[in-house]
Amino acid sequence: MRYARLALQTTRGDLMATSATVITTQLPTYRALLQEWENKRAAAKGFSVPLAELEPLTKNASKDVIVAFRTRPPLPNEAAEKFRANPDAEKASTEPVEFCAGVTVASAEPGVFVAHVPGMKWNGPTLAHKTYEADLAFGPDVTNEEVFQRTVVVNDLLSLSLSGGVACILAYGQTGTGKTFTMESIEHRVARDLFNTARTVGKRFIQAHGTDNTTSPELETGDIFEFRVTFLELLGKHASDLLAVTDKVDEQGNPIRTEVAVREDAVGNVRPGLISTAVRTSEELEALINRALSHRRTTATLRNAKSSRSHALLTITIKNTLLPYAEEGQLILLDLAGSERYEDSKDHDKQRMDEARENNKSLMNLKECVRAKARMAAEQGFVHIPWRTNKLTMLLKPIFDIESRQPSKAMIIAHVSPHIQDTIHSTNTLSYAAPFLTIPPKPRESLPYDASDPRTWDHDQTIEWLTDSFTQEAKKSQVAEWTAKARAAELAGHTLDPLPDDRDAPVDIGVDILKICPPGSTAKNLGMLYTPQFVEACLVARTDTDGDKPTQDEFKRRALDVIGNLVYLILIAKTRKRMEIMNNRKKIAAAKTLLGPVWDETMDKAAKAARAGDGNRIAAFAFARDGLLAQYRAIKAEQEAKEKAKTAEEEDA
Ligand SMILES: Nc1ncnc2c1ncn2[C@@H]1O[C@H](COP(=O)(O)OP(=O)(O)OP(=O)(O)O)[C@@H](O)[C@H]1O
Repeated sequence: MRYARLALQTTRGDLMATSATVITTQLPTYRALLQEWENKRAAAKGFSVPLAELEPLTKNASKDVIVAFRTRPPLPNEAAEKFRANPDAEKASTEPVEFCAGVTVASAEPGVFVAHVPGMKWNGPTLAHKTYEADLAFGPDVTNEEVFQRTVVVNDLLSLSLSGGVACILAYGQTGTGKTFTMESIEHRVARDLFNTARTVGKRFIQAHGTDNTTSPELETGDIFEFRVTFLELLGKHASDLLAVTDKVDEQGNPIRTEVAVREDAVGNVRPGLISTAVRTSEELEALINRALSHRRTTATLRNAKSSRSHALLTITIKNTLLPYAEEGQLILLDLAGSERYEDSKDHDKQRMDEARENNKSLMNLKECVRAKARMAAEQGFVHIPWRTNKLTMLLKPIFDIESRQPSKAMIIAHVSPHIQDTIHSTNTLSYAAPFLTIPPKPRESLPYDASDPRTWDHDQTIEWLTDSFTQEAKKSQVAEWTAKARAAELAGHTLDPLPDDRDAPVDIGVDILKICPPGSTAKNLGMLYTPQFVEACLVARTDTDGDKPTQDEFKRRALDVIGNLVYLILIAKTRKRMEIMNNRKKIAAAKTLLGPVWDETMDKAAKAARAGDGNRIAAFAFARDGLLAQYRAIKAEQEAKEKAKTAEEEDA
């Protein structure tokens, strides 16, 4: 039976051959093939947790990159418009124009999208079915509210940015698939929730800090955060400020905006000179978003009458006024330009084609960076992230820079069209985002103790380091206090007795270290806390509950110094490890080339032996590798000695 034949493997050649014209004229056949596939399909399960029972931070808590797929319902008359856009098809068919699905999805977590790929073989149309997995799958009936709850709320992204972290949501997909629909809704929902969440977090923070809140009404209401907003548009290579007012327009009536430079400054920050507006309420943020969105440059393309050809980056920077030294949190909402194919942009003018080319370059680079970030979190190793290659990824430095000490999470929502005519785009989009899906890291065996690497310290070693650090801080305060008194005394014509130089004298550190680092906790766990969380833990662990000696501010400074030093040590250790890995990789590559098949044979043997026995696999591999590297060094030394002898002989001759 002709309809029963399904093409299991569809090559790119097949796809290209199956033009929109062919698909449209063969719709009844494709619909029948699809029906046949649906009849055989097992019933799909939906979300395991209903919307009303969702709680923050469940499954994806340990993931740095979360992938979601979304498709929208077909729009009224859209199928007919797609058909009409294709005059050949219109002539060739007498069928009424009806929608035919290009993707099938059961909304779930984790979820699966099946793309139906139409093809054409010598004996008729074929339909292949490609499966793509994501952390979250949203079908056409899922509302924007549910998307917000299952992405932003469940992953606690607002709290992350209120705690000094960086949360980033990116909408990716073909033009007209619903990116702006999703992002604008998220932007407005963020505007609605951010200030309430901030007040709740603020009140909790004040409670933990025991701040005297009678002095300031802001503190009473939990208003301890300052919010600033910027809105940048990246069109091709050109960045501009969506909040800057301009009355100049080009020939097509598009506003001409002053270009904003995107580059790293002397200290490594990427801070384009944008207008940064302070906002204090949902209404102010809402108004600002509306203003910027109305400025967003939009021009008609083949696909969507109001298509946006630019990336739009809304950044909300959040400062905790009670912790002026801590990093500022960031919430980045990025509506990416439509991922147009060359075929779709070639009817445009040169400027538009250049923009499309530039957009594609930036999207490819973004893919490399997100993939590397996802791999790094999953493998807990070192992976190079090429974020400096492109303006778009430079703007996302806080989430890609591995030397940044801010925790970060990226949520990518990939959008696909529901129509079979767009399947080629949909498979591009789904295969762009699917590799970001990683399995959360497995707990690893603990590393051997290294005094300079806090990640290797056990509980006792961490307690010892914390006690020592707080003691140093207390002594620093004593010296500072004495210096201030000595200066005052000098002004008054006295001389103060020198501070006794007793380095080992006990000092009251004013904090119960075991409360900061309870049994089971180690320096590695503390290093993963956000700075405000660590300070909060220290304040809870204060032994001087009146908080007058040292003062609250002085105590917070000490806590900040301690966590700063700990994170610095971790950063240095990571950098050292990275250099070691890079050097080792180079050495291993050279050894592999020199030893040829011996390398693989020896490593295979080690793997088999490790599988057969119950020894430590990593140690067995390391042992085999070190043996091979020793062989490599011996051969190299022998080669060098021979070379030297030969040169000496030649010189003698
Ligand atoms: N989930 C949805 N439910 C109903 N309508 C939707 C949905 N998603 C998108 N739409 C509608 O589809 C159309 C295209 O959506 P949108 O403009 O958001 O696409 P886009 O991907 O941002 O396109 P572009 O890249 O061209 O900006 C709009 O009319 C929008 O209202």
